[in-house]
Amino acid sequence: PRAHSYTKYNTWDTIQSWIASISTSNSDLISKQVIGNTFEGRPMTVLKLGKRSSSTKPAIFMDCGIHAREWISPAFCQWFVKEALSTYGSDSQMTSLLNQMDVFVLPVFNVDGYDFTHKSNRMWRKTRSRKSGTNCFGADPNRNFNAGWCTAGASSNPCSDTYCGSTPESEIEVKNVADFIRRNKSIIKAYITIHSYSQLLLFPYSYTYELAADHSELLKVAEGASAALRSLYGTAYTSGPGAATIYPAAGGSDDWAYDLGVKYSYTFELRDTGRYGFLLPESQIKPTCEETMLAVKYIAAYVQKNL
Ligand SMILES: NCCCCC[C@@H](C[SeH])C(=O)O
Ligand SMILES: [Zn+2]
Ligand SMILES: [Zn+2]
Repeated sequence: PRAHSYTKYNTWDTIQSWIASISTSNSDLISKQVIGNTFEGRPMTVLKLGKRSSSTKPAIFMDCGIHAREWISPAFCQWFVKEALSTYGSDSQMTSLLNQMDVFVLPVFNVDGYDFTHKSNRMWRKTRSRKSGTNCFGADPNRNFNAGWCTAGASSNPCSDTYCGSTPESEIEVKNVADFIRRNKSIIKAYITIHSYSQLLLFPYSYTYELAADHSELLKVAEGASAALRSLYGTAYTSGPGAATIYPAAGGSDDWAYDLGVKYSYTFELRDTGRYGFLLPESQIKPTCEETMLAVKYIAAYVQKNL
């Protein structure tokens, strides 16, 4: 596979090789676990970052690449892993975070779709599952979680880009992630899912306009994280509950995690606001990842303080 670069949109083969090498680079700080395979049989590998400990530590779960065409998202997860490993020991906050907590990172959630965008259709969004009765492929994994499933902002038409699937968790990729989070729900204190584009920091709910029980706290943290992000290059984010801030959208991973009991549940929509959209130039990977690190670290620090 082609050489890996943190400032390029790496192909799946290159990312897979990177996962293999980085996960064995520092056995005291990182390990990997395959949580299942995709529809087409590709492995879904979660990287566990954190000072190795015999006792169970509280954790944060972050996924990237749930939507295939949002290439800046997997780029950020790769950047996060590199930053965590390279600044542990020198950055006091990252050192404290990885000593006290674990961070589970799923660099590419929708692996089949991501590979498909490199090889066939750059604008593909969904999974690549096949079902009888239709010639259309895939379901929107961010409409397939069991949270107000298919009640708003989703379609029951298999050819729609927001097809909710035949049942909740019909997509094996969604089931693999939901099973992992359910298995670890007693230790997972925060859920962060990375998308693009629009420059938004969203939190529950999207399946209803009702405010979440923790609305004011979630908003406060989101505003602090957005301010931290803006402090670097002035990139302006809007924070708010999904339904009112972007659009109603049921079946989302953030709403599902929140209702499972993961209080700090956030969806990032990274750069930009439409000039390039999903086709964000590689020249913007570095600044986008640097500013997003500040927001994610802000959230992580808040979670840590409130353990
Ligand atoms: N759970 C829904 C959060 C708000 C919508 C996020 C966007 C990311 Se492309 C979407 O899934 O349409
Ligand atoms: Zn998305
Ligand atoms: Zn988006």
